[in-house]
Amino acid sequence: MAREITAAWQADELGPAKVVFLRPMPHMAAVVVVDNLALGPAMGGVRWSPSVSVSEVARLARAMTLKNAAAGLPYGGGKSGIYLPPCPDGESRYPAMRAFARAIEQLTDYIPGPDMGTDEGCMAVVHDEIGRAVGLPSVLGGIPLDELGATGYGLACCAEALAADKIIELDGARVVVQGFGAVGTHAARYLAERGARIIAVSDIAGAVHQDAGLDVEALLAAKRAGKPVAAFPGGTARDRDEILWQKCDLLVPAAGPDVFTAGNAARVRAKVILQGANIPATAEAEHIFHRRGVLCVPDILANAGGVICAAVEQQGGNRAQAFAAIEEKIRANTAELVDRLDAGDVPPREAATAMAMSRLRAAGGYRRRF
Ligand SMILES: NC(=O)c1ccc[n+]([C@@H]2O[C@H](COP(=O)([O-])OP(=O)(O)OC[C@H]3O[C@@H](n4cnc5c(N)ncnc54)[C@H](O)[C@@H]3O)[C@@H](O)[C@H]2O)c1
Repeated sequence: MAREITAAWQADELGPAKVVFLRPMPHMAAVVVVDNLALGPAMGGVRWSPSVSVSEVARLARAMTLKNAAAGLPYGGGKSGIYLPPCPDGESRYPAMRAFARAIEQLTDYIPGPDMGTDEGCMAVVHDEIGRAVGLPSVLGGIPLDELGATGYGLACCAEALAADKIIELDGARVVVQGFGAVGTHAARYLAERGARIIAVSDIAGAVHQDAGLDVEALLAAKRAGKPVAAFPGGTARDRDEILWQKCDLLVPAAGPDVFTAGNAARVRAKVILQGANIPATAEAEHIFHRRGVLCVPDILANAGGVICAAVEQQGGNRAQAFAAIEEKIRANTAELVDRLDAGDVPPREAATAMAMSRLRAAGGYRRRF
């Protein structure tokens, strides 16, 4: 890991403020990146994966700095990674999560939340240990953002704002969703509720396609019964990554990072990409999309629903307030992005980053340390 720090990324004017390596238990390594604290304590998820790297955590922490700023939240950006094999059974993760919580107890400027491989239950045990975590189960006063689909709802609000600006027609829009977890399932559900046709969906094991539109509720029921999407009888099974190159109006990557690269971005035949996942495309891929006229709404705007929900929870708000805040902030930010793109030939990432940076600089002006 140490070798990668010097090789893969460098500090810049924004951060990181801290990179902390932890060994919470024997055979368990973790890293926390507190990227920037100009707006407040760093809020960001805990990613549990055997393949997460320090540079990935650092890039995700930066994405959180920009995302929280773009959403107008009083939080800085951070992220953490736990290097362990996947642990599918919820409660069997809890001893490791408790050890992780104790290891970050003194890192009081980092507020953990759920991310890939962790969930509300994991955050409940972290909160039990150190009194600090967001994305808690409702029984503890939390707003269960994954269960309710806060991020998927935000993606649908983003699509609605694009439809209001006549960039897409949502009614009958052909939608492809990569990844059918907390983000992908709810994105599919909320988009289908708005008249879109979900024509293809994938999970780690495969994909399913149905040109007339998949029955999303039936697909969700099959998922709840433990079935992979490729086994869904209401469509045709496809190779997992084949659906990424499917012609469609909206493509929602909602799985891992760096799916789209310089090597494959030209194969995408979507009109619009909504980044449900964090950093699903490399910078080169995003430039290719821009050159080809594919509008790619960056993660820091499109998938902010989860952290907006977490922020409302942290401030004692309820579910209705969280969903109202998601709708208001994501629709306004999407409209501002479109205005900025109309005003000049800048790539969407640049425009979205400029929106976040203006808020970060304004906040930094009030802080002694920035
Ligand atoms: N949960 C949130 O609220 C939230 C908020 C913002 C961003 N994100 C980002 O969204 C992404 C997904 O998060 P999640 O919470 O839905 O995770 P999750 O673990 O609930 O679901 C991930 C899904 O992706 C599938 N998957 C994994 N690799 C795949 C591949 N190569 N091809 C197709 N499917 C694949 C898995 O089978 C699973 O269905 C991550 O990048 C995460 O950082 C999540």
